Amino acid sequence: MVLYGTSRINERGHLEIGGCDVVELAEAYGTPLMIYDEVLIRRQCRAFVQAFQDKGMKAQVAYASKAFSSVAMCQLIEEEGLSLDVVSGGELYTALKAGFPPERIHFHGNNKSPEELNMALEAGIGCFVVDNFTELAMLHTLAEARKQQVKILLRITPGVEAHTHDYIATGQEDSKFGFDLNSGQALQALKQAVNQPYYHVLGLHAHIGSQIFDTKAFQLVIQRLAGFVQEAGNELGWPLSVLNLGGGFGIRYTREDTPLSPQEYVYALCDGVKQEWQAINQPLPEVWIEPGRSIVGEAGTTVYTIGAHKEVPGVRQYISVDGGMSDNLRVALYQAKYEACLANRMTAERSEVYTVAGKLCETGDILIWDLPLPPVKQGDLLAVFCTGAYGYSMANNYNRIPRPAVVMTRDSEAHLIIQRESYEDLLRLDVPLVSKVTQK
Ligand SMILES: Cc1ncc(COP(=O)(O)O)c(C=O)c1O
Ligand SMILES: N[C@@H](CCCC[NH3+])C(=O)O
Repeated sequence: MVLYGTSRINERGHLEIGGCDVVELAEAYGTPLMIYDEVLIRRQCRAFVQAFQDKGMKAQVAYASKAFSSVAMCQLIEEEGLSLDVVSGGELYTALKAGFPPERIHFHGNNKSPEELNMALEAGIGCFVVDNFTELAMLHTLAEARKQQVKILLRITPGVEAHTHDYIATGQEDSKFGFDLNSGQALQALKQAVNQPYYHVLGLHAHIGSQIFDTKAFQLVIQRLAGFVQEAGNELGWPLSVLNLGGGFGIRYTREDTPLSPQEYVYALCDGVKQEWQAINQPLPEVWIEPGRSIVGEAGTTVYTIGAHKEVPGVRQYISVDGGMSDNLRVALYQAKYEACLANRMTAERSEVYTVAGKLCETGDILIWDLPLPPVKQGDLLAVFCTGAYGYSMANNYNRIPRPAVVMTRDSEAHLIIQRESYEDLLRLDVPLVSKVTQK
């Protein structure tokens, strides 16, 4: 079994994260419970920043808050000195309420509304990543009405296919994101943008997908963008000061996954940019990245209480837990794979094989197929590792299941950072029926 960050097995044979006994956390906060290892999150932030420093490269590391956004998380990112990438008014609002410095916020998204753009203009955010021609025209009109200069990056679709699940690949030509490079859209957008008086075009952005294990696709993107910069430079005499290469760095969900370290990803990006920019004889741009999953993914663990057991004779044994696709949609959506253990009996021999089902009313609500575990009893605690990215952030209330509580642990202390949703919370927005049926 892979133990991440500060996790260990303590003297009682229990899983411990950040010095806190997970069994005690489950008693104190209930289950399902999400536990974040604060030390591991900070370690990842620092590793990315340090790697750019090692290479002497001007850089910005922006945490992609879509992976997990909350007030406390934004505050931690601010303390670590990173920038923040948001993709909606809601993520922006969370960051602003957390006191995150607006000038370090980058705004993404393929369909930002006028209200969202105005909110970001009003806040004075650092940069907009403009995704399409509709936004290019609309943002400028809004900026002009406010007589406000805005910094932008253009999101480019480089035509590079990342080796990952189809639903999380974004760099291919047929994508809803960005200005396509091959068809000439990107050049057309750039020409338009540099001629708009309220735009300051900082540079280009490309994000090819998520959970990527090697650097080949990134190298190809850098090459394509260098070619574009040369072409655009010749035509427009346009200096590029920022090259944002997105996020997408992989993590180890299971033993089969073999991601690189933050350092290895960053070194490869820096070397690639240096080499390609030398070849086109242009001054080096700042390199920006936007990791999400690789900052929070391995730091998150979800703890469930095991309930029902069912055997399909000769086929499999199901055990059901008190959450499921309401707190982790990734298995149903991407056939994602996870590893797990019994947090209250870490050293017991794993002599059985179970399929872990959620409690939602869907056949596809399975969290893990064929998981070796010790013989389980009702009330045992199942800890699923590596749920820190796109778990809580994609949580939902299907079957009116309240979303879990979230704690962060460090130095043997746990801090609640998101309260468990209550049934009252579920009804907060409901409005009773105004009946038109007359009583007989
Ligand atoms: C534009 C953009 N930047 C950054 C990210 C973060 O990706 P990851 O969490 O894989 O690092 C994403 C998500 O894939 C994205 O779409
Ligand atoms: N939510 C996805 C990744 C999408 C990233 C956003 N572009 C996941 O869980 O893997």
